[in-house]
This record gives sequence, C-alpha cells and structure tokens, in this order.
Amino acid sequence: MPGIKIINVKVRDVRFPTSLEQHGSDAMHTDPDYSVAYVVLETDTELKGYGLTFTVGRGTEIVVCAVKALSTLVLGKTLEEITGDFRGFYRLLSSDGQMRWIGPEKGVIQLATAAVLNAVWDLWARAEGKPLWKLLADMDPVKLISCIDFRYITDALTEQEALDILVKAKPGKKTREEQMLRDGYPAYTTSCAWLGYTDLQLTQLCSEALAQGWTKFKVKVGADLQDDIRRCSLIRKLIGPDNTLMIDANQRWDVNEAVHWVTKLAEFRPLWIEEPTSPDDILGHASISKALAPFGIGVASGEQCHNRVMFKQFLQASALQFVQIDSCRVGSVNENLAIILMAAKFNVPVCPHAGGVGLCELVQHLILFDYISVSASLSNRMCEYVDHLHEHFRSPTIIRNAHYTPPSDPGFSCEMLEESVQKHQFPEGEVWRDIEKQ
Ligand SMILES: C[C@H](O)[C@@H](O)[C@@H](O)[C@H](O)C(=O)O
Ligand SMILES: [Mg+2]
Repeated sequence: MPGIKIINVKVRDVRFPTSLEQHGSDAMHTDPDYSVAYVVLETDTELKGYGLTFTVGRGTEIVVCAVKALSTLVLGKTLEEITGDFRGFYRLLSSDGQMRWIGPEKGVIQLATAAVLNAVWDLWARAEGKPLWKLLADMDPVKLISCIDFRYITDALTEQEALDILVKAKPGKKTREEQMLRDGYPAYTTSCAWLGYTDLQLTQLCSEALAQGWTKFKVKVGADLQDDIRRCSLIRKLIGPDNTLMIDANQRWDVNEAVHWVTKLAEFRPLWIEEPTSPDDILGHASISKALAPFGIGVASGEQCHNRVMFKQFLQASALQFVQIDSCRVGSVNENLAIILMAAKFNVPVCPHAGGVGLCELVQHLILFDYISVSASLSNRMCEYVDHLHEHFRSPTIIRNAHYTPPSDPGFSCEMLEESVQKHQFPEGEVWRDIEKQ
C-alpha cells in the first residue's frame, strides 16, 4: 500500500436516456435521464479507484466541473497518507478554505466530494483485496471511527458513543456475516410503479415481480390524488394484504397538503410516505410524522438530505421513522458511517435509497456493514432495488429471491464497462449522437 500514489483524476459525464421510456419518473422529476459523474483515480501502480455520483441528466456537466476543482486536493496523495488520516482528508475536501464557500457540504460540491471519496474507498478496498462491506466489517472500530468527521454532531453522538455502539455489536458479527452470505439482505422494488407508467405496465411488472419472489413494493405518488387512489388500489389488490407497500411523493407537497393527501391513501396501508415535502424542512417532517402516526404510516427521507448535520436534526426532532442513506448525496462512506451510527443511537432503521444508475451497486455495501457491525437487526429494514442499467457495471448487483447477495469482487462495485462509458458519454457518445439525429 505505501507505493500507491494517485497521479491522475479522470472524470466523465455519462448519461442514459431513461426518460424516453419514463423509467425513474416521479412527481417532481418527470423526465430523468439517469446519469453519473464518473471518476477514475489512476495511480502509479496497476490499481485504479472507481467512483461516481448520481444525477438525472442536465447539470451533470457542473458536477464534473466540481470534481475537477477538487482533484487538485487529491493529486499526488498516496493511499497510505489518505487512509492514515481519513478524517483529515475528508476535511481537506469538505472544508477547503475557498471551495467550502460553494457548499458547505451541500449541493454540487457535496455530490462531487461523494464521487471522489467513493473512488478513494474503492481504491482502498481493492488494495486490501476485499469488497468494501468486508473491509468495513473487518476494520478495527477505532480505525473506523477515525474516518468520521464528528464536527457538528457531537451533541447527538460523541466518538465514545459511536465506539460503544460498534463494540456492543461485536458479538454475533461472524454469524450475521455468514447469514448475509447465505441469505442476502432483504430488498424492495421500485421498478413496477414509476409515475409515468400506465396501469397496464404497472399490472404486468407487478405480476412479474410477484412471480420472482418480491414482497415489498414502492409506488410513486403525488401528482394527482385520483390517479394515486386508483394506482395504489390496483397495486394493493395485486400484491394482497400481507405484502408491503410504500409510497413516494418526491417532495411534491406542502406540509398540510401532505397530511391531507396521505390520509386519503391510508386505506392502502403504506408502511411509509417518502419525501412528502421539502427535504430541508425538518419541522415539517416532524409535523407530518406526528399527524400520520395514528394511521401507522411512517415518514422516510434521505435521498436529498445533504449531510450528517441535517440527519442529526431529523433524528433529534423525531421527524423520520426511516433513514434513507444515499451513497452519492453525502460525503461518501465517511459521512454515511456517521449517519448509520446516529440512526443506531436514535434507534431508527436505515433503509437505503438505491436505484438510479450505480446506487444499488454502491449502497449494498453500506447496508451490509450496518447489519453486520451496527444494527444487528432486520426488523423494519430493507434496501431499495431498481432493475435498470446494471449491465453497464463490471460487478453488477446480484439479487436472489428479492435479497441482495453480498458482492465478492474487491472494491466498491461501481466500475463501469469502458464500452458503456464511451457509448453514453454526453454529448459525444454514440447513443447521444443518434438521439440528436432523430
Ligand atoms: C428521479 C429518481 O428516479 C427518483 O424518483 C428515485 O430516486 C426515487 O425517489 C426513489 O426513491 O427511488
Ligand atoms: Mg424516493
């Protein structure tokens, strides 16, 4: 490891025209083209680190630009220097005296930080010859804690408390790891009910998913109440009373509107309403949580929650009943470790956001770590799965019987096939040139 020095940071804008078929559509993102700012860290050895952050099309070029700005902080560093003081390196990126002005720790610069740090973690895991979840699960708790920046969260979680959580979960780790390798981690699907899908599509996809063994389904809502009632009723009938239904409004409503709307959908017994309102409205989420508790409906959020400080307040305010970590929205593994440990302290289940392109590949590692080393529980826990674009990855996710199979290849699973990258590079890739001609 001492010899591995980062000598080049390559970043590319890669987009998939998913909007053509309404894949990924919701009440706010009506035409998403699943995209990534794709980072490759080249080193002075054979090893490379691959990382990405997820976007939905236009604007990816801005994230690419932000990655380029951050790359000056990475170039010339050795992996040993970085991992020897990962907290310091995290701060270097997130608190650079000039660049922090365009954050701090939020928005485009935070997405760029995620892409770069995801690539560093990938490089570290590859250097150790382990999949990332295993690197984390095997890591000494003191070392693991040393990767986290506790600034701004010590009023909710101190280093000592974080360490205690990890130490307390040590017994049974081996058994849980074996269980994961045998059975996998439970997943739910969002692939059946994007907002732009017709009822016919919804019925077909849902029936297929049931036949494949899926038992938990998420439906997009929020644009039109009558449509939502019809679609939720259809899905509830298809999946029966015992399977699980979740609904997702992608920030469409005001607070009172959210309560009113979801109350109308309560008869379909959703487990949660996801992103009912602005992702920044902590007190609004708290009000919605309180109003919906009598119906047995929880509030879930996190895919656009931009840092640990926001998660801290959501937890302190009892504003969330499900914490949806995202592998690309916050500062990579470092910040997600802080969020996972805070969720454990507040006893709120982590149910990661995935899907998009590459998000399933990445976040499976984090939720496996959560189960093996932190929460030790599967109660009310599941990881999102969306069945798009996995064929573009060197080590795609493997789903068996609606469970994520722990990845075995070294790294963080987000290396893309070079051919796919070239074809989908925006705007010069073949796929985009063809679309332009039409
Ligand atoms: C634009 C995207 O597809 C979102 O709709 C998606 O990430 C969604 O919120 C989800 O929870 O999967
Ligand atoms: Mg969502």
